[in-house]
Amino acid sequence: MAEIGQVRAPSPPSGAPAAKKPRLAANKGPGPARTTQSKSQKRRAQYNSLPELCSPEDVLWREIKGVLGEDYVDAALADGTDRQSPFEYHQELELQVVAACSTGSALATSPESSRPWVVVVPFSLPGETVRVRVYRNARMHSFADLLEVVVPNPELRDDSAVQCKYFESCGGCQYQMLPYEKQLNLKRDVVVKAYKNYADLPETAIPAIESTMPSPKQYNYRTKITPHFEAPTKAQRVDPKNPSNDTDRPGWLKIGFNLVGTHKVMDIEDCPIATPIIRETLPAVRANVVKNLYTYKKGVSLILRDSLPPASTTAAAVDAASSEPETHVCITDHRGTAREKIGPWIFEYPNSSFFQNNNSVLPSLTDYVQSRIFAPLPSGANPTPTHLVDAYCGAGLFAITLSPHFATVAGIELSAESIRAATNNAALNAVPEGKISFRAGDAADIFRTVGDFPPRETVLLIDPPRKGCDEPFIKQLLGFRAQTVVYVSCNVHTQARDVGMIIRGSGEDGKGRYVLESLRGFDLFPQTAHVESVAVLRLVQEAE
Ligand SMILES: C[S@@+](CC[C@H](N)C(=O)[O-])C[C@H]1O[C@@H](n2cnc3c(N)ncnc32)[C@H](O)[C@@H]1O
Repeated sequence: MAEIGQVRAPSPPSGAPAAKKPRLAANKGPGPARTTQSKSQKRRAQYNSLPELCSPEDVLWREIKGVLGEDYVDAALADGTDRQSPFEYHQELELQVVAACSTGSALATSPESSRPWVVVVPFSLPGETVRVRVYRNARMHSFADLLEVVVPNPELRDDSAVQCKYFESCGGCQYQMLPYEKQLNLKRDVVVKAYKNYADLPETAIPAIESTMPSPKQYNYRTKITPHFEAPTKAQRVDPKNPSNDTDRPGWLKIGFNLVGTHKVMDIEDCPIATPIIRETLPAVRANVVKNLYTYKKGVSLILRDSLPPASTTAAAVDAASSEPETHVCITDHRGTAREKIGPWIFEYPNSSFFQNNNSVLPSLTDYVQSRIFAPLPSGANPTPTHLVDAYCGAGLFAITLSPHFATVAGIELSAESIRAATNNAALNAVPEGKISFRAGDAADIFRTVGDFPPRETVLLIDPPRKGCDEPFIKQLLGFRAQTVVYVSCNVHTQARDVGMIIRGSGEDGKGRYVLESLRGFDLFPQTAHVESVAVLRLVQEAE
């Protein structure tokens, strides 16, 4: 068995001359540098190494291997032809789209190519013929801009569904041309592929993956956007055409999101996936940037957050949140406080700290987690859970919404200001005193403080950032042995990796092993390729 945190090296190339294998470094992730390298040596090492495990490049790479075939790719890696693109920079091609990729782009191949090679194309769908222009060549694949959908796939594409004038330029959305049901199906496939590529578990250990939970709102749902802009350069500051009192937006100023496939900002005046109050407020925020443009010394990331109106007291907050119809405001001050209602619950949190960005789907998410925790088990042998540990708890979303179902709840979170918000939210929602406790710290520290929780009656809920859990956390999780582990994740690839480690790491000491009981994607970001994933693991005692 691989040790926790150990990454398996790629399988050896079949039929490859052994002498050429060391050309590639295994994708073990960032480790301590063994020797001092010059910049160019580092660049070369980076060029030759495989992408870091679970990085977006690695997700793409594994799906490219899926299209080309593992043996073919391994042979090319071994004989050094993996960088020999059959295509020139700026070459125009007509291609067949063969697969959707978890990154949101599509994978295409050319029937006329001199050798099998993948071209990564945005905004196109499996079964389509597309005309593209190559802009970069990489290992066994090229990147291209979409010029035209020559033959659309009528079973998937509906261009009349597109609601944003920036679609196909802005890097924010990938799937507006795809009817919603089909978006949900694609996201289910992302979960399937993630567990196939990263869990390192036998097929029998992966349960049937449920259909993706839809978002009630498919546009106007995003409760936070962060458009950004670059500060004027020296030359722009002295440009007589842009005097500092200019109230018109200079042509060079772009306030918005990144152009697809680049780090360049494109100007965005409206964002139809954002909530109505954010869309209404955006023009004023943009005008304010123009007015104060020459005071900015650095680029700025703005924030627009949908919120219930501020309230001066707890009672006023509860009253305001229960008033119908709700009025909303947009909080643009990074140091402000945002408030929102999720079902009957009210949450307040600092504007610049983490909170989920699609309020409409959160009741389905928390209800689902509750229903899975308390689902009757086939054996009926397990006691009903009484204790909840919410690791990576943020402002207390899961700890508080699930608190009525537990006797004792403990939450931990790195951000001290989120913990202050979580403590305040427990009071705001009248969680009985003494039932819930929050502490600021690294998630792994929680196991030191819940030593008196009975593991067989404890649920451990984890919702880490995109990079997933670290080795010390997983080691302690395995030592603690909560009866149920609910793993909520915004990155299904690191989730699959961690779930694989948990399952393989359990069962070695005869104290029971974890089984993956259920797996379901949630659509927190309609129109985009993003999928949130909820995995439920249950500890099965060997005697059962
Ligand atoms: C995806 S958010 C989830 C928050 C919360 N569960 C929610 O749904 O609102 C991940 C949270 O983990 C916190 N975090 C990041 N690294 C951490 C660590 N090593 N230990 C504890 N919390 C951490 C972040 O500050 C962030 O609030």
